[in-house]
Amino acid sequence: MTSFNDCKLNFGRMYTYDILQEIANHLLERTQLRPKIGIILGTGLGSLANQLTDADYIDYQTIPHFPVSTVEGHVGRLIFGFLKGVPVMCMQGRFHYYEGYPLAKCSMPVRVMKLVGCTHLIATNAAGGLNPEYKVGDIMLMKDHINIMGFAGNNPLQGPNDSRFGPRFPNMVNAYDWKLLKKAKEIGKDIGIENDLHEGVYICLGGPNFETVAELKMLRIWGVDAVGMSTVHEVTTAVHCGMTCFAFSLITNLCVPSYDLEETPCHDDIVGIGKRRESTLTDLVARMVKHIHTELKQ
Ligand SMILES: O=P(O)(O)O[C@H]1O[C@H](CO)[C@@H](O)[C@H]1O
Ligand code: HPA
Repeated sequence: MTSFNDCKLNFGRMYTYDILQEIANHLLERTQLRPKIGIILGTGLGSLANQLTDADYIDYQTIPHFPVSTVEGHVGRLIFGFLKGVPVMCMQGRFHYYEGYPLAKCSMPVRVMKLVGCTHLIATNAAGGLNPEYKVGDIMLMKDHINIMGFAGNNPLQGPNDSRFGPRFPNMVNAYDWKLLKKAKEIGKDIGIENDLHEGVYICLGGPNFETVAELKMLRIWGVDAVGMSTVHEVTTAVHCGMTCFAFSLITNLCVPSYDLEETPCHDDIVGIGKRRESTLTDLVARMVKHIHTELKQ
């Protein structure tokens, strides 16, 4: 009988270098653009893609070997286009573990980005603010993460290692590029959001349920500032294949470790906060993209 673990590893093995190269070649035939920056848009943040110009839209279901997005707030297409004049490759919709996809499948598009030629990843997400100083609508620049699923033996890099992507034992100490983090803080000041901007630690839980009070209390002790269900496996995969990463969370709800709450997190509200903060987030991402583009030219 096949065990759950066998299944998981087989999914990991399914995306061999050759298969991923086939996906990348397919995409390169469908667009003239050759972006260096890949962007993943989180829940409710997909409208940032509306700012892309001269874009090629590629639905996930038309890409060989690609899964489909099943979560509301995740459109499910790749967009190659220009963000304020800079070519980017944008995932309008990501894959989550709770959708039933193994982590290697969730983060597979990051390797495709790499094979398409991207050197940088910008990952965004909606997250619950656990740090008591955070407000709904704030932005937390990710300075680090806790890979709790990895602790429990569930990691997108599990299975045979293909050294064409990266080493067997990658280092995660500087997973989030500190120079980009510094730049984002400067941009935050320039666009007048410094009071809504934090840097902190994100944790990805398996979901799809939101957390219990006891879990939130535990996460606070661990030094977690924001709680979500994505990004960590994407960044782990990106760092493994040598990409430079920048990521942030939009704080869409507060994670208050109390049983006496009037409001509890709800997906519709989370999507709504993303829409409300669209212009600020677009501005931040566009300026980061411009900065990376300028750096790459030097
Ligand atoms: O991480 P993203 O995709 O932004 O989405 C976050 O929002 C959803 C919960 O409302 C979960 O999928 C969580 O991970
Ligand atoms: N918990 C987990 N994931 C989330 C949350 C949350 O409170 N908000 C948005 N994604």
